[in-house]
Amino acid sequence: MYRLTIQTHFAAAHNLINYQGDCENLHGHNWKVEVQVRAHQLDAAGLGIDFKVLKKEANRLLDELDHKYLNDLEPFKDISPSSEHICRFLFERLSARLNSDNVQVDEVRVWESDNACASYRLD
Ligand SMILES: Nc1nc2c(c(=O)[nH]1)N=C([C@H](O)[C@H](O)COP(=O)(O)OP(=O)(O)OP(=O)(O)O)CN2
Ligand SMILES: [Zn+2]
Repeated sequence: MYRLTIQTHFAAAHNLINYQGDCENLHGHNWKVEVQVRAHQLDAAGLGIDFKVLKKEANRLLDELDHKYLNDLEPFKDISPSSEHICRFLFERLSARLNSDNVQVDEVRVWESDNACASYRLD
């Protein structure tokens, strides 16, 4: 089994809901996103899946969030746009796009700052 990871990023505004503290107020982050996949077999070029494909699919999805107010977007209409909910949303959407017999999305990590990260995976 091979594990491959790409990093990308997006910038957006949000405010946590049902939260008491300064994060209930409008503010923004430059989120770093890590997408990790498992690959069972390698192709003739020795790749589980091309990093370019992973980055392209991740960035296509992140374009929906980039420079947006997350609370206004459909996935976060009824749930707080916390890093936990963001990484679960990304995991589910990327799994639908990328999963195949050979490749499965393993984990998505979302870094809200240099020292705070949430991740989501199926156990
Ligand atoms: N488990 C989570 N905790 C918090 C989340 C989250 O998504 N999951 N989000 C926030 C807020 O978004 C907030 O913007 C982050 O606050 P904080 O960690 O305090 O960020 P700072 O940059 O202010 O960190 P300092 O190290 O204190 O400067 C809060 N919690
Ligand atoms: Zn925040």
